[in-house]
Amino acid sequence: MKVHFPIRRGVVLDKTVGYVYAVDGVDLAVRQGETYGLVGESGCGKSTLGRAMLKLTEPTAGRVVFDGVDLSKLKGEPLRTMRRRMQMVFQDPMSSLDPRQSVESLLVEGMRAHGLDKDKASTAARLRELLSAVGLPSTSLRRYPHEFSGGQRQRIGIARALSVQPDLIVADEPVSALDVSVQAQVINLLEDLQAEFGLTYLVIAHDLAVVRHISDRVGVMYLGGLVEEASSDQLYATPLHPYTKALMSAVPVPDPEVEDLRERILLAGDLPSPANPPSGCRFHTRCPWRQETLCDTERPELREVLPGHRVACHYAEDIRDGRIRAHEVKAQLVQDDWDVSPDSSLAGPASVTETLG
Ligand SMILES: Nc1ncnc2c1ncn2[C@@H]1O[C@H](COP(=O)(O)OP(=O)(O)OP(=O)(O)O)[C@@H](O)[C@H]1O
Repeated sequence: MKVHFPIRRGVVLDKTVGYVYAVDGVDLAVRQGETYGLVGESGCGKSTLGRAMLKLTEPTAGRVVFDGVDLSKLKGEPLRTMRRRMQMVFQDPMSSLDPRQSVESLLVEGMRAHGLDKDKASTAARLRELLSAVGLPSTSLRRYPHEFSGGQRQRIGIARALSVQPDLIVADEPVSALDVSVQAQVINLLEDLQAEFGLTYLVIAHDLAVVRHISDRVGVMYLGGLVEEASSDQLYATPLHPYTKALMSAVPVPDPEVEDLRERILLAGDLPSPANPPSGCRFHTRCPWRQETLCDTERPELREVLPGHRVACHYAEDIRDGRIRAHEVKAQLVQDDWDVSPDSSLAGPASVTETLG
């Protein structure tokens, strides 16, 4: 899958002067019934990939195969049916729900579009079912989005996605706009609904803790590419790609004794622009293990390094087995720039290159 957005200039934006390589060669499979977590820094292409999977964004190259059917070959009714089976839950329910529509109207809209509102009695029963499934009172139907709290609004967003009986839900940062106290409730709700309705999830999040909790498998994206993929347990226990290692090492551990002993890998510089990505391995400009020539000339394939564990690094085994050591760079620790937020998000250092051990 590739999604390149043209950068246009000129008085009527008629000249294409370059491209934003938002998704640049990602190959992944989400298995039926699982939760696949997609993580990475802001701007690495997670949302674009999720939208392209649902055909909300047209890919520049590549294809989406859902249940054995190539979506690019579908048109008309078969495409509408496929679309019904794949729904999205958005980050900010306030901006994804039309404030002028009542909850009833928001929920019926999708059902109507797909001919699922057969008669009044069964529609009313279905609405009651949906509200109960997401834990909202039946009195909610006549109310409007602004009358609800953030967590409740996200429940409406989830009910809306469920209203058309999907098989796959792409949840794009489903809890990051919510108070921490409410996040766990919504995550638990998503898990309960998965068990109840046999749903498959692709959950996009920058928060490693959320992804770890909810995912069976995790994919890590960096600058338009997938750099590592493994089962959640495996990835968190044994991250192999230098970028993933750095992300994991930035998550604070509650035990101060363990925290003191931990290796912290700090990355140099900011995320490069996806309009002008580095040559070779996209991560080489920030990688403490980079090696001459190969890393900056050849883009590594995502390859299976351990069973079910794919890594896009030329030197994954050498780094794992300690044959290549991280570059010793003069300590230049700027603590103020080290913005590891308590929610263990991917906020990173601004200008630090050092491996502390
Ligand atoms: N419609 C668009 N036109 C042009 N550029 C876009 C468009 N949508 C996204 N981009 C760019 O593509 C890159 C990837 O964006 P995307 O939103 O997919 O990243 P993300 O990892 O989901 O980040 P975030 O968590 O901040 O949403 C960014 O540089 C973004 O500015």
